[in-house]
Amino acid sequence: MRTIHPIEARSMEILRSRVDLGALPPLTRAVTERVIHASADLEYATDLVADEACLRQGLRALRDGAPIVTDVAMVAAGITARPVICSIGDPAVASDGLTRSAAGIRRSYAKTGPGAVWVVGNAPTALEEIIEYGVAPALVIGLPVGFVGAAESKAALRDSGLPAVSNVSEKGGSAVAAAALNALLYFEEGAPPWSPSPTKEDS
Ligand SMILES: C/C1=C2N=C(/C=C3N=C(/C(C)=C4\N[C@@](C)([C@@H]5N=C1[C@](C)(CCC(=O)O)[C@H]5CC(=O)O)[C@@](C)(CC(=O)O)[C@@H]4CCC(=O)O)[C@@](C)(CC(=O)O)[C@@H]\3CCC(=O)O)C(C)(C)[C@@H]/2CCC(=O)O
Repeated sequence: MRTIHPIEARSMEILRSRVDLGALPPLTRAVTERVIHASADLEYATDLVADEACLRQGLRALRDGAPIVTDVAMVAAGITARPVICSIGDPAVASDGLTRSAAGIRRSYAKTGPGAVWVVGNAPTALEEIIEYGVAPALVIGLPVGFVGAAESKAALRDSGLPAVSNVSEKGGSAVAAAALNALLYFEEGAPPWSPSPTKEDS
């Protein structure tokens, strides 16, 4: 069981006093709350596009040991509970006219094959590559940020029919994408997300 710092538990109390997501299904709620927690941005309550069945498929894959792949090292740095593959820094990543982020996707797929959970928090071109390269993902968390191509790449992800979490606006980012993945890694069946850890006084 994960130890929850009192500051994190307090953050959750504040979040829930500002926005009530109790009507959402459990995994959708856990992901949405954790994204809001990481960004202090309540607009994600309506901006995020998640599907409970897709999240359930992603959770099952993670629990079965599916590899986790990220577009950039910043997203990887935010995922501490499991090893992560990120190929952007591999010397063998040749650009071939692609961005390094997109080339890294091809390199990562060569390492993982199908069935991985892909997490994109920075590069729209990486998300486009995931859609077009045919990586057969268990889940794509597609939350790149920016004014050039971010919203469009997320719309393309939704149109692709791949199992996905995305958001509609230009917002996103490495911290937010890592948070969405962490929500799945931390999820406990039947436990309200962010229940404070028992203290010594409780035991
Ligand atoms: C267009 C790019 C954008 N990058 C943004 C924001 C941030 N990027 C940071 C860093 C350190 C990196 N960005 C690269 C991924 C680099 N960024 C790009 C590219 C030029 C193209 C990506 C795309 O359009 O799909 C991309 C270069 C590439 O060849 O892929 C990075 C690889 C650059 C590099 O160092 O070579 C590098 C990531 C390294 C790593 O993690 O391994 C920032 C930290 C820069 C900063 O603000 O100081 C920041 C991180 C934001 C975050 O939350 O992740 C944008 C604004 C997202 C922008 C994409 C869209 C746009 O509107 O321009």
